[in-house]
Amino acid sequence: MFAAENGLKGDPRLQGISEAIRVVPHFPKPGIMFQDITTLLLDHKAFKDTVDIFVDRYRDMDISVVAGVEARGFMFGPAIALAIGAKFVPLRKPRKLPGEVISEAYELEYGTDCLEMHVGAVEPGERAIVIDDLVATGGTLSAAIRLLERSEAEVVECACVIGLREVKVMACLLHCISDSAGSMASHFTSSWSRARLRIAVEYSSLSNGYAQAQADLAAKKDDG
Ligand SMILES: O=P(O)(O)OC[C@H]1O[C@H](OP(=O)(O)OP(=O)(O)O)[C@H](O)[C@@H]1O
Ligand SMILES: Nc1ncnc2[nH]cnc12
Repeated sequence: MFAAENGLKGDPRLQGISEAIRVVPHFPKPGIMFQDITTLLLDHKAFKDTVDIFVDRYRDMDISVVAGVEARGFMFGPAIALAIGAKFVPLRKPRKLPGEVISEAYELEYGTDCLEMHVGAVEPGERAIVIDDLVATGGTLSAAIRLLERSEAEVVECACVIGLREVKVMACLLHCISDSAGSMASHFTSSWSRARLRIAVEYSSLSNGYAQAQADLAAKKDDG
């Protein structure tokens, strides 16, 4: 599921990628350690290494659809799609796509949202991957999977640059309530999620301030 378990352990590219991701504490609200991939995009080597890791993985897997999640999946998905000879399908936030769409709502670490996909963008039987910058609770990826599966595509794998540690916790927690959790959670409680979630960097912030930010937050709570 994580880098150490999906063949990337020891990959010399990972440290540079991890170091290029900035952590912004308390954005967009207190307690959120925001993983900012815009600094990764400024670093040509780290950006290319990130794309290459996924291209290496998917180039010979007969993938014809790379579905990217708005907004940050759009920054990695097209480069991967071009390199592996697949089409890019944008999964967009509500009311952005002009044609007929199907929609899926989901919950976020901070709020709720909805993803939409154009009807006809994907043909039944196509093999797809979903790309995003980060997985936290897995709600966004679950909505993306549901959109593709409603169009009868086969979702081979989801790929993210960053996996927050919470995703492991969520998988464990949701496993206990999977019968009542509904479809949003079900993909991330199943063996599917463990086998088919590829993450380059487990938690980018180990080297760039997460511990300090957590300590700041704890101190603030003690004061207040
Ligand atoms: O695993 P989850 O808990 O679902 O969270 C992950 C999602 O959250 C972020 O996007 P966000 O919804 O903040 O949208 P944005 O990229 O448009 O800012 C991130 O880019 C993922 O898409
Ligand atoms: N901590 C985080 N950083 C960046 N994007 C996110 N999306 C959900 N949680 C996030």
